[in-house]
Parts: sequence; C-alpha cells; structure tokens
Amino acid sequence: MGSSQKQHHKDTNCVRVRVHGPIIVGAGPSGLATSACLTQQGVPSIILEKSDCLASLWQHRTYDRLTLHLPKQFCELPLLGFPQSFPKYPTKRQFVSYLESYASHFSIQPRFNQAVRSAGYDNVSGFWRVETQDSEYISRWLIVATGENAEPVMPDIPGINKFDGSVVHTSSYKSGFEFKNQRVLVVGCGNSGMEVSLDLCRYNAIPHMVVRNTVHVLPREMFGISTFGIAMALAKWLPLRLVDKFLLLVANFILGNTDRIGLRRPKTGPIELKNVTGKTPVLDVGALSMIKSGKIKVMEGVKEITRNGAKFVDGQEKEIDSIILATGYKSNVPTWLKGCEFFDKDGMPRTPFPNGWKAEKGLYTVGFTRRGLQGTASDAVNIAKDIAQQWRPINNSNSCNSHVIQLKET
Ligand SMILES: Cc1cc2nc3c(=O)[nH]c(=O)nc-3n(C[C@H](O)[C@H](O)[C@H](O)COP(=O)(O)OP(=O)(O)OC[C@H]3O[C@@H](n4cnc5c(N)ncnc54)[C@H](O)[C@@H]3O)c2cc1C
Ligand SMILES: NC(=O)C1=CN([C@@H]2O[C@H](COP(=O)(O)OP(=O)(O)OC[C@H]3O[C@@H](n4cnc5c(N)ncnc54)[C@H](OP(=O)(O)O)[C@@H]3O)[C@@H](O)[C@H]2O)C=CC1
Ligand SMILES: O=C(O)C(=O)Cc1c[nH]c2ccccc12
Repeated sequence: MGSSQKQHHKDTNCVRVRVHGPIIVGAGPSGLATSACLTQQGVPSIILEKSDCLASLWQHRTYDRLTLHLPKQFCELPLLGFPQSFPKYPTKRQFVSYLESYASHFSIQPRFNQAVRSAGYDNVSGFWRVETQDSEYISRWLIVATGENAEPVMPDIPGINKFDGSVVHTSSYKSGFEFKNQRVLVVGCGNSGMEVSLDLCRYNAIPHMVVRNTVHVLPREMFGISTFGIAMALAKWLPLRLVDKFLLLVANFILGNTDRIGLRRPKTGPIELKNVTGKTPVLDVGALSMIKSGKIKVMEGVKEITRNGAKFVDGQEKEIDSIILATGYKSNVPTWLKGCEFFDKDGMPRTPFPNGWKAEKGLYTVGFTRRGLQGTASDAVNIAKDIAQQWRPINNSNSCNSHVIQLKET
C-alpha cells in the first residue's frame, strides 16, 4: 500500500502519518476500485476503513437472501471481472468473495478500525489532514469513498417511541426467521421494503408494507433479458423518454396495471427519475405476486404508531408485533468533512454525473453518482488517471513506490 512516514505526537499520543499517495476513506467497492486503478497507474494509496472488514455494507448491513439486482456485467469493478462460474445475478456471498479476491489481487490492505472523525484542508501547508480516533493522516490528496448508503435514514414517526415491539432498520435485518408468524409493519417500498416483505412471507409472517408515495415497479427481466440491460442498450440510440415509454409498455404487459394494487406510478419514467432524483425503480423479484395474492398488504401512509399497532392516514388501524424501517440511507460526509462547499447538506456532490468525481485542492469523490457500481467504476478510472498525471512529475526523480515505510517512532 501507500508509502508513509509515522511519528508520535508528543502531547496527544496521537500517531501522525505522512502519506505519499492519496488517502482513501472507505473500503467498500468504491474505495477498492480506486485503490486498484491507482496501483495500475503506479500510485500507492492507503485506505482508512471504520469497520473491521472490507465492504462492510455488504458483509454486515444487508440481509441473507440479497443478490445483485443487475446482471454481473453491470456490477464489475475495473480491471478484474467476476469469475465465469458466477451466476448471472451473484449472491451477496459471491459478491463479497469477489471483492476479497479483488483486494488480494491488487495487494490492497485497508487500515481497519480507522473511523475518520474529521478531515479538512490546511491552506498553509497545502495538505489534507484526516483524523481518526488514534491517528492523523496527512496527504496532498483525499478521496471520499464512504458511499451513498453510509447511515440508515431513521424517520421520526409520531408515537414510534411508545411502541412495545421491536423496531429495526433494514440494515440490521438478516432474515424473516426472527419474525415468524408476526404481523410486521414494513415502512417504505423501495427495493429493500419489497424484498424484506417477500422474505417475511417465506417465514409465514404477515407484512404490511407502507406505500406513502408513487413508485415504479419493473420486472427484473423482460423476455429473458435484464430490464436494466435493455434500458442501457436502448439509451444508446433513443432519448430517455422513449426508453421509459418502452419499459413501461412492456412492464404493464408483464405485470398488469400496478395502480390497482396500490402502487401508483410517478409521472416521470423510471430511468429518467433515477437519473434526475436518484430514486431507484423497484426491480421485482417476487414481491409483486405476493401483493397480488394478498400475502403482502399494501397500506397508505402511517399517521401514528401506538403501543401495539399503527394508525394509517386512510383511517385504518392494525395491530402489529414489529416494525421494519425500509426507509433508505444517507451519506455521512457532512459529519466529518469540514469546510468543503463541494458537497451539499445531504453529503452528495453538487456537480452532477459524470463530473462529480473531482472537487478542488486534491479532493475527489467516488461512488456518489446514484448509478450503482457502474458509477463507481467510472469515477475510479477517472480519479486514478487524474492523480497519476500529478503524481508522475513529483515522483519521477524520487521513487516512492515502495510499501509502507515505518519510520522509528519518536
Ligand atoms: C441493499 C443494497 C443492494 C445494492 N445492490 C446493488 C446492485 O445490485 N448493483 C449496484 O450497482 N449497486 C447496488 N447497490 C448500491 C451500492 O451503493 C453499491 O453496491 C456499493 O456498495 C457502493 O459502494 P461504496 O464503496 O460506494 O459504498 P459502501 O459499500 O457503503 O462502502 C463505504 C465504506 O466506507 C466506510 N465508511 C463510512 N464512513 C466512514 C468513515 N467516517 N471513516 C472510515 N470509513 C467509513 C463504510 O464502513 C464502508 O465500508 C446496493 C445498495 C444496497 C444498500
Ligand atoms: N437486490 C438489490 O440489488 C437491492 C438494491 N437495493 C438498493 O439500495 C438502495 C437503497 O434502497 P432502499 O433501502 O429500498 O431505500 P430507498 O431510498 O430506495 O427507499 C426508501 C423508501 O422508504 C420510504 N420512506 C422514507 N421515509 C419514509 C417515511 N417517513 N414514511 C414512509 N415511507 C418512507 C420512501 O418513500 P418515498 O419515496 O415516499 O420517499 C421509499 O419508498 C437503492 O439504490 C436500492 O436499489 C436495495 C435492496 C436490494
Ligand atoms: O443503485 C442501485 O441501487 C441499483 O440497484 C443499481 C442501479 C443503478 N441504476 C439503476 C437503474 C435502474 C435500476 C437499478 C439501478
């Protein structure tokens, strides 16, 4: 990994590490992809990861039955594809094993248990100072790879604190096993809400899924071809409006009119909506037929949670045993990156795709495109090329490509 020099700070006992290459924050797919692309360009880097493993979202914060939604060719990281033996839609275990082989192939060794608490640009020295609980890392380049899904969104629903049963976010949900035979309120109808509701059905639980708004549901495949693949192919030739028209025509043919089962479609088409707002269409893997058969109950917005149930905006009241919040995720960048105008208050780059990867003064972002792993791959390649151009003139005279240099601690 990146070459660095280590010093003990006398007053605080904090270790100060001078890093020669870029500092990457986050060892998810985005951090790994960027590190690999930098390595290929001859630039060393270090990754700081708050958790104890790589891809912690996939390893610790997703449910057991999760598989990729898009066919594998749309989820590969740059430079090293999936093994041929993988199925079209790899499972999360396969995806994690791919990421582990990826890291090992490029000799990427993230520094685990390093939660970045603050980072800021020092105008005087021209370096980024990045603080974790026990160290300060200093570099010319900082790459933000903490992801769009860094923290769960926990909505403040009236009365939720009075509820007697358990309340969990989908990021802590593993399987319906713990909810056997229960009446469960699932708040939210994105891909997580739909898939958790489907999983609950497999354990004889009765999911009541809250749909407060409009939602696009598309079949995962159309006539044996992935819907996402069809959309990407058509988008090369046709305006997005027409692509969406085609997708909706076929979706309505395959799924029927989803309005009739309480899933009203937004006015804007599914791909245009994803591009403009980031809202991902639901790619159906079975929940829709459970809704049609009444096993998943669709409810309107929640008005209030009571000790043992929920009141809905249409006046209905239901007793429930547990609540699962499928309310999505948010970036955590505003909590640690200081004095930076590049990110908005939600921790997303203000500059839209495909140009949001480069900020100013050696700051970069990877994986904030709202375009899944394809967006990550595009950012990672761009960042590595850009930093390599700055790296070569500085380091041609004085080769610094060796691995970590541990200087004697002072
Ligand atoms: C359930 C689910 C399924 C998905 N499925 C798909 C799919 O099939 N296809 C697709 O293209 N996309 C999918 N996505 C989108 C998803 O965002 C990407 O798959 C991918 O995980 C993004 O990678 P990332 O590295 O940007 O973020 P993450 O995977 O979230 O990794 C960020 C890393 O940064 C670390 N971190 C955060 N804050 C700090 C800090 N302050 N200091 C140090 N480390 C920190 C985290 O611990 C984490 O390890 C899915 C998302 C979810 C939630
Ligand atoms: N197999 C796969 O590949 C999977 C992929 N994913 C991906 O992970 C990402 C996150 O998905 P997901 O976790 O579903 O999050 P999303 O942000 O996509 O969906 C959140 C849902 O919660 C609803 N919601 C939020 N707050 C409230 C509230 N206070 N009351 C009622 N409803 C509320 C939203 O409704 P509203 O629209 O009204 O705001 C929306 O329906 C997406 O990109 C998704 O595609 C997730 C699961 C599986
Ligand atoms: O980002 C996600 O959550 C995905 O599941 C991948 C994804 C990226 N772009 C899309 C457009 C339509 C459906 C899924 C995706």
